[in-house]
Amino acid sequence: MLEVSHLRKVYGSEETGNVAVGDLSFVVGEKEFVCILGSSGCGKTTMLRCLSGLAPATSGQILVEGSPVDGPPEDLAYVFQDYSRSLLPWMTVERNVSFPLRYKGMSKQEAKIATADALDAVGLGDRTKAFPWQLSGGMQQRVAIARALAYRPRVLLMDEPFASVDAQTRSDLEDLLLGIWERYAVTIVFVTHDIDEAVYLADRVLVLKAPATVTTVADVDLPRPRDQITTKALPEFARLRSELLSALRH
Ligand SMILES: Nc1ncnc2c1ncn2[C@@H]1O[C@H](COP(=O)(O)OP(=O)(O)OP(=O)(O)O)[C@@H](O)[C@H]1O
Repeated sequence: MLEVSHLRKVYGSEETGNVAVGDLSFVVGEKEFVCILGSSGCGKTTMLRCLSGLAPATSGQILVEGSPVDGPPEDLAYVFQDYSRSLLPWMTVERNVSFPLRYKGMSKQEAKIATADALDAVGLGDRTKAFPWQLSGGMQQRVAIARALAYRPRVLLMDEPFASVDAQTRSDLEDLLLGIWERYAVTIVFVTHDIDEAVYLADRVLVLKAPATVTTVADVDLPRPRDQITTKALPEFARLRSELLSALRH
């Protein structure tokens, strides 16, 4: 589904520039949920920008379903950390979700159905006429997720999407995302700083060190469906958490 081989990204020239991604290779399978952990500044956002075609790679190759990425791929959507900057304040919730769909070539009717379906999936079917600034932070991030879902992506890239909300909202959003992932059968690459979040959500966790290179790969074999209380109480959860903590510290 998604293949990254020897990705390298230097901001500026190779000799004097800033190496953000060193040598990154990994494969994400269809419908897999992969979380990426790494210290601040190790190149996670830059990696996502290259995967999404928003930034050109300096060298290496990225394939989405076998096709090289040389611009934003059709079947890919991106959810940013900062929902307050990704939603347009002068558009209603409904318009924020529906406006990118015409660029995908959906008819008005198809866009209407996809928008209503995505807003229902994130539990905001009754707030379609509200403006983003009338909603809480967690609700605004749900609108951003709905916008990505309505686009019917095969691959969803998420950059610390729950970092700016409180702990209770964050765990609610994690569970919402797991439900959506199962329902929409989408492939997810999710960047986070939070080890517990990575283990709770993922099929597999990759740990990066600067400049972005994979140092550790942990398979997460915790049973699904997962639950915030019982999954996190499992001995395997604690084992994975300490394995990843020590990988990050090294
Ligand atoms: N547009 C840019 N021009 C030059 N250097 C950049 C640019 N964007 C990022 N960098 C540099 O690339 C490196 C990786 O940054 P990036 O934002 O990808 O890291 P990150 O792991 O996502 O960080 P964080 O976890 O703090 O968000 C950093 O040294 C950063 O200063």
